[in-house]
Amino acid sequence: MSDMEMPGVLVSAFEGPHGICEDHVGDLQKHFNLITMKEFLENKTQFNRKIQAIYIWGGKPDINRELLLSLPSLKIVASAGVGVDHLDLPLIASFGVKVANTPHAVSSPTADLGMALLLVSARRVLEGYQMAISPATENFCVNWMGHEVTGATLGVIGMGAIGYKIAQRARAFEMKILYHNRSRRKLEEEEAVGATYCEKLDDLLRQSDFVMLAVNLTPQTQMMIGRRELGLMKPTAILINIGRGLLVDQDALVEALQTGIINAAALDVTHPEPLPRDHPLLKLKNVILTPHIGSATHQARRQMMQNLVESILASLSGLPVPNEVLLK
Ligand SMILES: O=CC(=O)O
Repeated sequence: MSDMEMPGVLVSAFEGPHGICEDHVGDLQKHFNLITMKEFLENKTQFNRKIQAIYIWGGKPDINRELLLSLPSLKIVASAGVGVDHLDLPLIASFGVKVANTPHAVSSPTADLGMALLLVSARRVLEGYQMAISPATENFCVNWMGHEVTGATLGVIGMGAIGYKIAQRARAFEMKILYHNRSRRKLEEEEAVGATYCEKLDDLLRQSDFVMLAVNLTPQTQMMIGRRELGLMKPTAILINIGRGLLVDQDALVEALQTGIINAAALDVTHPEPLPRDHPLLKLKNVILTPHIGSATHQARRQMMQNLVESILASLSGLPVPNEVLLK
């Protein structure tokens, strides 16, 4: 971090030596003078004029007015992943600062994970694993069953890039696909995956054997699945969430899972993350949890890093910024 000619990039990330993938550090340092949040907070005056970009790699950094006021050279906030619900976009834009994310890198691995959660929960793979390794072989049960995926109805909520890739994958499982989205996809796109548009969310909820949440978190989608919506789902249905924990009223979900309103849930995202260790979702047998790993593949993480570098370099050169997030 010695070359002060290079643009300063404030790294906001999870804990760790750099808080970012260690094998990305060398690549990033070819372009930038990396400044960790800890270094910045310990010596703001040394760094504040040098910082031209913020590189967000996980967590929910508070990019607030005070921070923005303290960084007069800031040009861009480059955030790994697709969701930008952790950023106050109008506030950042009011400082003339751009925002970029990495939607393309995450869509395939997140869709893969969605299908993995669907299959694992439908076929009760984790319970099967526990049975297989149980010391008590008398617990092996021939009449122990899951639900068939082939031919079942999948309701995809959110038909952006991730939702569409889920539909592509589900088609290979001969699933009947319904989707609900702010806007309807083109007819040829629907036909290519065999998806039927449900203008009313309630219709999708009533008909689906699996409901997959692949929608962005916005004020409009927050808590979109509450007690009423869970009540519309089939008692045999499985809810899969690969979007954001706050899409779902978690207390209502716990109740629905405990009382048989729905059959099971498979959640890559919760609120908060991680859940407190005594949270009821951790104790339910009909729940599968993963720790927000939709984009956690070597390939996606490398592509995310490269995309962020491209966006930062473009913004510093005054060029159009790839993957710029525009205010709606
Ligand atoms: O959660 C992951 C993402 O927003 O890409």
